[in-house]
Amino acid sequence: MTIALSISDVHVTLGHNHVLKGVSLDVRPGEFVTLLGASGSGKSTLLNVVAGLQAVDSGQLTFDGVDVGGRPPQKRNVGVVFQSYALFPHMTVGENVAFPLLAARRPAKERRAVAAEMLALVRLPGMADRVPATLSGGQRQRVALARALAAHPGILLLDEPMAALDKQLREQMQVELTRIQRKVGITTVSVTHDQTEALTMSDRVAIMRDGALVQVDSPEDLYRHPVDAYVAGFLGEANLLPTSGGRILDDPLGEDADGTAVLRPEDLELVPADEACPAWHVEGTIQLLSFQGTRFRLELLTDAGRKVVCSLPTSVDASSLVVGTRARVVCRDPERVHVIAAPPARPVPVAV
Ligand SMILES: Nc1ncnc2c1ncn2[C@@H]1O[C@H](COP(=O)(O)OP(=O)(O)OP(=O)(O)O)[C@@H](O)[C@H]1O
Repeated sequence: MTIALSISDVHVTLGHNHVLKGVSLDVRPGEFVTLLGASGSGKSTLLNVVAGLQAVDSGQLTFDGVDVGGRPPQKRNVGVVFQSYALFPHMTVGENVAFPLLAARRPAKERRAVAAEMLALVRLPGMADRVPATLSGGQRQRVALARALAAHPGILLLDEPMAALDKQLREQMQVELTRIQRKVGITTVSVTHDQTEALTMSDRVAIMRDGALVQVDSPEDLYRHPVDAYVAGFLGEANLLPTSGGRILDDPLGEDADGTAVLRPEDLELVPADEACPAWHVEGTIQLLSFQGTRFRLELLTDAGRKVVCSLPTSVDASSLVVGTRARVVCRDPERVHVIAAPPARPVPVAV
């Protein structure tokens, strides 16, 4: 299998912090991989290592099989887009886009042609003579992307490129960026805090925690088969319940538990109290029922003090779902129940 980017056992220490602890990741040509993790997990540091902006203590980095560890950023053939856009205010949009070619001493005619081509790609044709101050945030972000792509880099790096945009614009830009990335077919590594962004745009998502990669998988595999409770809770909402011998064991200490069932709220449905107990069921007292337009959100508190969240269709008869009364929910499709081998944490007492 060809590998466009290979990161192998990279360690980075900053001050007294061991920020990257042996990170390894292979990215295929044309693949879009997103680094997703909590603040401080090391995402930007890893991106900076690839860009050549951060030296490593040890480890190896190759682009298309060639070791680039010793190369400065300008010799790595990467395009980078930062959250802050970092456009040059005194230059026109066209000059900004063509800047990598100016730095490479390409002739003016070629620079103008590439700027026009890239601005057409990001759907800003005819904007070459404007200055950045006259553009909206979303337009500036497109210019930054056009500039990153102008020198036809081998790898595109995106560091929270949409964090400064409002929600609606961010969603538009996610679609737009995916379109451009697919069209250009460029290998891309992106960093984000935003789960939806990671799930929508990526071929694979790499979950980072405390300087290490916990799981790297397709968005669907991460959602359906998280390796541990951290990943399960990080991507979307998950009910984590102790299991014993293939059923839920709602015991406060979980001492006899042999694993954790990950049950997604949308996979649970109500089950009548008189129905024989299906395997993956759980019972509790209703804490909340809220109408959310297309779904009801139902929250139960189990006898052991665990919160269970269910997302129910609005076709359910909600009249019986009264706060303080009992309800039973089940996941009828065993394929939808993912069991992690380790038992969950003990429940934190919830004020009722
Ligand atoms: N110059 C430095 N000296 C010491 N520690 C540093 C330095 N720069 C970063 N760190 C630490 O390295 C860790 C990783 O930082 P990094 O910016 O890579 O995380 P991140 O996952 O990108 O976070 P965020 O999402 O907040 O940008 C953090 O704990 C940070 O405090």
